[in-house]
Parts: sequence; structure tokens; C-alpha cells
Amino acid sequence: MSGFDLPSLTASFSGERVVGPLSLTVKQGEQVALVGKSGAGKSTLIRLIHEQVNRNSSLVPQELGLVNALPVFHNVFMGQLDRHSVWYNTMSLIRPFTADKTAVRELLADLGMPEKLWIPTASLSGGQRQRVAVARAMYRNAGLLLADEPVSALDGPMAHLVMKRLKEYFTTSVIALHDVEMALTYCNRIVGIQDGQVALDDTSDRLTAADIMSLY
Ligand SMILES: Nc1ncnc2c1ncn2[C@@H]1O[C@H](COP(=O)(O)OP(=O)(O)OP(=O)(O)O)[C@@H](O)[C@H]1O
Repeated sequence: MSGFDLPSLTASFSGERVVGPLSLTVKQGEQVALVGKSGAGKSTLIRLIHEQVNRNSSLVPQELGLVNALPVFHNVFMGQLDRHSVWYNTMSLIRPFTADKTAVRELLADLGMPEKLWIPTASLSGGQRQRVAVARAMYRNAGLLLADEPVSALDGPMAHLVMKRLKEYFTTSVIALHDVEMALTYCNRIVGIQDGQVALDDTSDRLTAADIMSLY
């Protein structure tokens, strides 16, 4: 499964509705940017989608979810933990297999940080940590990418490199983005969220930055 059809998405905190009720259908091949002002409900919506599709997605959460005590290799390898036996995962913790080391090193090279394979994750910069979370999602290689501001800590050229890689790697995606130009460049559909509801839904080629800015 890479697309999804979720008819009834809602989320509340302390009895207050912050998302929905709304329905969202994403077809295979759609690369969807979720846009909207801070607090509109984008992260909550990504969490709701992830709860429903779970194992069938590669997730880049805003808070990254890295294990600081482990080197970069192991954090990226975690993307495939549920695909291996307990024995294989334990062996990989102690002495990783060559095929996995090669695959993870190649992913890191694609993201501009090949030399960081054995570096403790705690010692990385914010932008490097964000790319480790992106590499973990790529290593998982599920049909659907769910990403919450995956390039927010990266400088311009690096942000473009990572968005390009994500676009090449995942044919179907839902990505929360603050950068409107980035959304129009790397996604073929724009879904605008306002007060927890869908306020805009169109293909990128029919929208301008000004159309999207009306949400802010
Ligand atoms: N754990 C929580 N407890 C209480 N309220 C929450 C919680 N998480 C989110 N909210 C509320 O839900 C609403 C939507 O938040 P959400 O994080 O989904 O917005 P967002 O569009 O992703 O914002 P941003 O662009 O700043 O990340 C906000 O009003 C927020 O305060």
C-alpha cells in the first residue's frame, strides 16, 4: 500500500477539537505538501495518518526520535528493525553486517554526510540529526513517506538536496512544509490546513505562492 483513503480523521486535546472531522485520500504517485500556519493542525494530521497506515509508511517526525547514545549507523538501521529477526538485530547492534553498512553509508552519502557513519548521534548538529532521521525513513523504504518539516534545520542548498532525494525515493508522500516555494517545487499536490480543516486542495501546477499565502 502506498496511497490511502481515510474517511474520518479527528483529533482533540482536552476536549477541544484541533483536527477534523476531515477525509483525506492520497493516490499512489501523489506527493502532497501540507501547508498552513503554525498551529493549524499539520503535525497532528500526520500523526493521525501514521496511526492508520503505521508499518506501511516511512516516518520523519518533527521531534526526530533518534537514540542519542547510538552511532548514526544504528539510528538509520532502526528503519528496518521490524523486518528482521531478534537475532539479526542483536548481531547488528554488536557487529553490523557488511551489506547493511554499505547500504547505510550510501544513503548518508546521498544526503551529503558519508563520513558520519560511526559518529555518536548526540554529537551531530541539528541539521545532521535531521538528515539521520531522513536516512532512517529512506532505509525503511516504505511505499509512503510521512514527513513533518523534514528540512527545517537545513540551509538552503542542503534543504533542496534533501527534498530532491525524498522526491526521487518516495513516489507517494505527505510532507508538512513551511516553505511555500519548496512545496510548489517538490510536491505535485498542495493541501492547505486552516483551523484543523482542509481549506485548499489542488495540484501544484494550478497554484501560485500567492494562492497558498492566503492561508497565513
Ligand atoms: N500534545 C498536545 N496537547 C495539547 N494540545 C496540542 C498537542 N499537540 C498539538 N496540540 C494543539 O493542536 C493544534 C495543532 O497543533 P499541530 O502541532 O498539529 O500544528 P502544526 O500545524 O503542525 O503547527 P506547526 O507548524 O507549528 O508545527 C495546536 O493548537 C496545538 O496547540
